Amino acid sequence: MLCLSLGRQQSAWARALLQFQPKFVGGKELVRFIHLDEADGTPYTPAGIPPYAPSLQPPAYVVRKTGFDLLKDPWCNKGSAFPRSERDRLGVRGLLPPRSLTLELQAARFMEDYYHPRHLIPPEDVKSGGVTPEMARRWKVLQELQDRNETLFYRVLFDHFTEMAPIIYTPTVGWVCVNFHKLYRRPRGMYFSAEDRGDMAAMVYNWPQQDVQAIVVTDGSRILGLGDLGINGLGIPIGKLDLYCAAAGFSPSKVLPVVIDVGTNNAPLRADPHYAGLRIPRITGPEYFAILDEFVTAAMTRWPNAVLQFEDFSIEHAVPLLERYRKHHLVFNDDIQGTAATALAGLYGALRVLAQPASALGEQRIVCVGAGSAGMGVVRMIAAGMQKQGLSFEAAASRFWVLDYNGLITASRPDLTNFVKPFARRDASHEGESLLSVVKRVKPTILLGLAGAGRLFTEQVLSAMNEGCPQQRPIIFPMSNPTSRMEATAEEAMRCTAGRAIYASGSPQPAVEMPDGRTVAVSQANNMYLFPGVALGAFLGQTRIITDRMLMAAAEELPKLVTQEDVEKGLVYPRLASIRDITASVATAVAVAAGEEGRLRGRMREKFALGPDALHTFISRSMFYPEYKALVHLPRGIDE
Ligand SMILES: O=C([O-])CC(=O)C(=O)O
Ligand SMILES: [Mg+2]
Repeated sequence: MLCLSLGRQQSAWARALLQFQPKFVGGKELVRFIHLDEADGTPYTPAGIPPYAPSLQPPAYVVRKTGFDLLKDPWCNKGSAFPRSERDRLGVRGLLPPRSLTLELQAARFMEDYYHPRHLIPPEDVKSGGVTPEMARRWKVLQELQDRNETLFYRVLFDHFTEMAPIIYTPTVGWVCVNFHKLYRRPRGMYFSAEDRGDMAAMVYNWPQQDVQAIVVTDGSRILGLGDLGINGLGIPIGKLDLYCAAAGFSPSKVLPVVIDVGTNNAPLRADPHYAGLRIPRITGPEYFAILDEFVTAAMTRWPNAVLQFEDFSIEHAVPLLERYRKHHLVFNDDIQGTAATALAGLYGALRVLAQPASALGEQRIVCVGAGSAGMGVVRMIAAGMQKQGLSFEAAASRFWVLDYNGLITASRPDLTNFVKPFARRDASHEGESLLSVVKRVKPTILLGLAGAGRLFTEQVLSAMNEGCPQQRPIIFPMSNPTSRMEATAEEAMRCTAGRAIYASGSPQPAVEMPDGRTVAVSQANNMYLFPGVALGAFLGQTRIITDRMLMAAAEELPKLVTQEDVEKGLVYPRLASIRDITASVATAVAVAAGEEGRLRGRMREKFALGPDALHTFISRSMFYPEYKALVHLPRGIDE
């Protein structure tokens, strides 16, 4: 109701009226008085003490729950609208996105979804055949299931892994991250922001689980090939940990997805009223490292046995962070190390398809487009593989041509980091050369795409690859994710190479029907083949750190798991349907390598002494399988 009162006399009258009329009911304003000056009708604020308007509704509710229990109770839950003071009072700090939204914003977001269900809005990826509205709808259905019954969710995922991996993980997870601030429904995982400095050691205790075995953390700075998505990037750790549970048999109650909020340089996202991360440009420099140090110390103090996976950090932080922690903690960077080991495994698989020995790796000419964390990690790992085949580091480095958005990288560049420098070409006259020109000149046998910049492998580039490899089938791995960012689709690669390419892409692609009626098989070169097994082997073995040798063992194990029948079809990775067996074998190889380095502890050390089979059996039997267990209620006072 709106009351207009004209003149000073009426103001007094209006105040008197308020004594009898509650002004607010349930926090909603019922009556609003606007006072207008008698002479000119302009609004003014009446002098004096504002009226007292007792509400018939209580101003507060008493709750007995705290933490997650409170957030799961629909009666007291406020979602992302809990104010800061309440988050501290009720033990939910860190369980919600950092910025407090309002009920009005939440209502507006709901109405948007009510009229235009998000899954019906064509995702950005749809044109490239990546994420369709139907995939987005299925993600939503699975998400709702995960929120109400994790055992059933994992059983379904377990039984339909090949079909559902692209829904809960790449590429659909890319669409989820882009829209995370609009899709946000229930709390999952933890948020640590720049404003939490000094409090993180306490905040970790808001997480309800004492036994956390695996943590995946991102700062959202380079989400797949989609760039800076701020706290929306939390979708990636969630998807990765879904795979930890489905593929590696970690228990869903013992994994923790985390996002670190140090701001975002994505200006449109920052300005979006629904975005619930800090609305500041990214913090960098010493302050950034201080925030990360505080988080790592807090997490490793409460959960000293957990394996910590770094995911989708942009290169300027990914490399120094890995170097900072890898000598002290059970950590690895999936993009630098997981993707790299996966790529090397795929190349060994491709050599099997070509009926060449592993030693032929050192004879390849490799063009890699993308010099970020994934690109340089891959290049370094393949070079390490070549060294194992007997090449010197210099000889191995000379087999690579690395390009970034400025073209071919040569030693003449003034700003080369130590990570890139050894792979810069010596000949400055080729500085900045285009991809097409490099491919025509160098005639590479292997073309890798890790730039996250879309279809860089044009028809001309693909045709030049084909022409440059008359003797052996060209190996083409467009590894960027999601589908919209991959360098070439399978169809494009096969069309331009007359079906000769040995093709593997980061995001899934269908087999290709050739005009002559042949069907050419393609593979998926995604780190999901390796990170679950690396984490499982390292966690069960409590190896304290994750070494290059352990990662190399994982890369060498994977191609052995491709059946001869699949090799003959041109596949370079094993079938996803057997992901649990793959993970168990990778974890065993990791554990054997750790055992040889004297790093295994506990039961795994005993099993190592008995041989790889005993290790494999122990690892397989340690995996969580989704089935209902008897539930026991412990009354207060009885210890577990
Ligand atoms: O998440 C994936 O599908 C693979 C990956 O780590 C990336 O692209 O950053
Ligand atoms: Mg990644």
